[in-house]
Amino acid sequence: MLKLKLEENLRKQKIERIADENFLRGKQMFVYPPVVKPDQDIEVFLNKNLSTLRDEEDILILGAFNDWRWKSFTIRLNKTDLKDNWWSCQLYVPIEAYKLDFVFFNGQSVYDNNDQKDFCITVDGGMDALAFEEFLLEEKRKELEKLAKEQAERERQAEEERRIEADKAAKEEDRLQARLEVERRQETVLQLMKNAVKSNDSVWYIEPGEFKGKDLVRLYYNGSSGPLEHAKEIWIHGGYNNWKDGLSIVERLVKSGLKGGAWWYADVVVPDQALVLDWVFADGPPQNAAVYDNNHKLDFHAIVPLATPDAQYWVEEEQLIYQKLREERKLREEAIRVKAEKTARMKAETKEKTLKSFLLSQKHIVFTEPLDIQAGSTVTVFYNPSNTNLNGKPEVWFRGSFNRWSHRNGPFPPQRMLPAENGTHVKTSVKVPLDAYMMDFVFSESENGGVFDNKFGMDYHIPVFGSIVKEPPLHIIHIAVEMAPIAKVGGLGDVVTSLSRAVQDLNHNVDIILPKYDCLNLSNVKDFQFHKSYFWSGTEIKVWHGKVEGLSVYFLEPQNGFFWVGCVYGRANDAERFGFFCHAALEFLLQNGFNPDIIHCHDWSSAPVAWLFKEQYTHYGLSKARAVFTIHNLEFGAALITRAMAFADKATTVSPTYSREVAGNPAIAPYLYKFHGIINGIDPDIWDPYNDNFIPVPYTSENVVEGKRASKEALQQKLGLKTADLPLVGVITRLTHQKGIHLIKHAIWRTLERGGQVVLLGSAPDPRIQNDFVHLANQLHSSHYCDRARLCLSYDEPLSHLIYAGADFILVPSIFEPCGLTQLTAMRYGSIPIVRKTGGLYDTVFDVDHDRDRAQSQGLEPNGFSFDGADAGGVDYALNRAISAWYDGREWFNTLCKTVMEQDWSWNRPALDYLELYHAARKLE
Ligand SMILES: Nc1ncnc2c1ncn2[C@@H]1O[C@H](COP(=O)(O)OP(=O)(O)O[C@H]2O[C@H](CO)[C@@H](O)[C@H](O)[C@H]2O)[C@@H](O)[C@H]1O
Repeated sequence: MLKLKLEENLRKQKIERIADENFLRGKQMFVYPPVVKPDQDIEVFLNKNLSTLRDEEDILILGAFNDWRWKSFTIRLNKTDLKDNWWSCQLYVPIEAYKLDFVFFNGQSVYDNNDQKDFCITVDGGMDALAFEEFLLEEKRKELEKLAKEQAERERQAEEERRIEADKAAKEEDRLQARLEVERRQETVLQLMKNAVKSNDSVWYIEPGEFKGKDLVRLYYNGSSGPLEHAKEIWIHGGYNNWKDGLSIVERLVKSGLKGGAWWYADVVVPDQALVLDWVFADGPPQNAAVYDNNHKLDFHAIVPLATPDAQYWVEEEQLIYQKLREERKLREEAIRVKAEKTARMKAETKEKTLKSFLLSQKHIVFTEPLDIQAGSTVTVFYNPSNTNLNGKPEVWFRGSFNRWSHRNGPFPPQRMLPAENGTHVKTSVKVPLDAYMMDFVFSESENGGVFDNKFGMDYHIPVFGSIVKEPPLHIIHIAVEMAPIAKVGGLGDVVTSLSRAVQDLNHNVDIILPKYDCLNLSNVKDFQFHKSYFWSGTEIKVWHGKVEGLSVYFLEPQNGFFWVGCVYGRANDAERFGFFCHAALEFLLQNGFNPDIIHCHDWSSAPVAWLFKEQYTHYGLSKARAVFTIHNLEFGAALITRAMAFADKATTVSPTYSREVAGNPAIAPYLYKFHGIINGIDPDIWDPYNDNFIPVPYTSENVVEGKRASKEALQQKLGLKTADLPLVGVITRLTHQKGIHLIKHAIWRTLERGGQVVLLGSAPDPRIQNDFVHLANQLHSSHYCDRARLCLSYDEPLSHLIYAGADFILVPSIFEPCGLTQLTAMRYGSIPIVRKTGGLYDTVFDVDHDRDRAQSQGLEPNGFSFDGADAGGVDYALNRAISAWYDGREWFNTLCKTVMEQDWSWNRPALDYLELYHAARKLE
């Protein structure tokens, strides 16, 4: 007690001394204790006489910590008993504080803010500003985590409510169905009872004549009255109440010796609840009888004379039916749920595996440890200059930042990289902040720069997981004339849809602008509705909006009838029609205040977008946007493509090899600096043998053999081919020169010679080629090959699914192929591609005999058969090896099917490349 008092006095004396000193020096404020530490109570003193608040009645302190960012406070000061009019208040300094900032005021609008500088006191021995920054981020992360949990809980509850509602509706539906079913049964039994008799004297009778449920009766049958006249044995197969429980009475009859030996009998217990007995006679027990007497297909029915029709019976019956329906529904829903979960899991696993292998695939140049970068962690970056333009430089400097160079801390200071233990790479470590979603970096030869390795202008970017900040979405608008499945002519339509879906899946915003053809398949458009009308070039253009495969699509319908011609392509004025569409689309964007980051156009048909945009629209609104142009096929519209190449900010084609093949083309050569080959992917949901309504048995790589066998049989049956286990070669293609028509024809004959089956699905825009194939089809279908060859010369999406699944091989002998999607789809369905080594076919198919190393360098196993040359010998070389492999090593072949199914040819990887390209385009002036 005494000690406390002493301490209190000591404190008082110290404060008095400090107050005096301050007053003498004219300083109006001090704190006690003078050295402020975190997690401590302090007292703040203000001398009213020295303050601008000298005439005010009330004095309050208004402050916060750490540059006004942490725990603000307002506290009233009280007059102390110190001399010279000192006022004070107590204040707690939190543990996170490195600085205290405050002003005084009168509770209203008169302030003492230290001559506008605010008061500021440093807190000693705690966090520094940087550590506090980290702390704040960590707090935000916790907050987000909490919010995410709450959100998940809300969603769970909503889902639960939805489930309860759905369950209620399902129960009602089942109840109704049970009632209808029981009414139907009641009706039939009543009808049977009405018609049933006690006996049919010359054929059968029952003793005793009066009986009821549970009684033992003897049923007599005149064996010579019907088809069992010569039977050695006679059996009764019976049930009750119109076979309600199926077969429930089975007895062997014995000869009675009565009436000349024609009569047989069996003792039967009448089932409880039976109103009517139903039966037939046969010459053996069930499953072992050949001859039946089923009363001319009506069966025999006998009334149960003493049965008391019980109202309760039908009530119970209805309940039983209801329970059965519920049970069936539960099983069905459970199966759907399990399947959906498995689908989602497989998809996520594939995605993760692909990202990992992508990160590892750059290992000879750059990689990180750990491979998955987590926000808030420290990573080591390894770099091998001997594989880049920094080869031989004495030093390598690492320069980088986060969030596509937009991080609040700016780029970090260049770091000199040090030799790594592995002897090839140099390394450095980087602290990744909690608010980073992407790590960006380049390498240079010296601290000040000099020669850079910036990945050919794209910079290196590695995604960071667990960031508390989300990547801001890009807005991408595709202007295109094809879109699967509503207006698909070829692969371009597939790519517009599937690339958009993949980019949207990465949390970006995508819209598509498409002509509103009169031949659109509108059944695949959800929420289709009129959006608005606008005028351009003297024409009214109606705009419709709807969702296709989850994508937002605007349909333009110019009232000049340009797209009321029953087809996508094939009119003499196609270029004029699509040119009009491109211009109208840009006008639509402008008039409606769209401000996209990227406008993406495709092939000659929407090529005009590139120059119309650059010449006419970048200056009026739309200035943020960059134009990206993708070539799916250089064969058509060379002039338009050349012009678009000149104007586009970035251009791509659909595989690296094709990009090299066309590099010398005059349309491309001048623009190689902005031209990139990015391989196409396929949509893993649209093409998914585990969830495909067009094939009989769902399958994954685990049951590929069983799944494909079922599909092959279904395909053979559907097309009237011999149902047999033969090697089946499928071809799915537009029949044009590009696709190697002479090679396809040759391969058909060769496959048949080798005992295989061939299914071709294709249609030719050129009537001469179509006729040629009709002729070939007639020839084949009327030859001895008719049960092994089928040419379907039409466009048929459902059939294409069954062929991808049912074929062993998919043949793609294209003369040139920018990418090719059919070989990718084939692999998704476990079919082995046989391809000509060109364009994207070369990039995606690795020959089992020749390309092991090339495959391995991409982290893949070989996956098919390929050939050079464009003659019969070439195709034979690949086809013969493929068919022989099938005949000679089914085990090996089945493993190959499994391998190709497990390869990821979706957009998981290429969509990232497109995003890099979009970002690179945005960086351009
Ligand atoms: N008769 C028929 N019935 C049903 N479906 C049929 C069919 N004929 C073809 N298909 C389907 O149409 C698509 C064709 O795609 P491709 O990539 O093979 O060729 P296409 O030459 O049209 O595309 C161009 O653009 C794409 C996309 O960039 C490039 O991959 C390609 O190399 C380039 O020539 C596939 O989805 C296929 O299943």
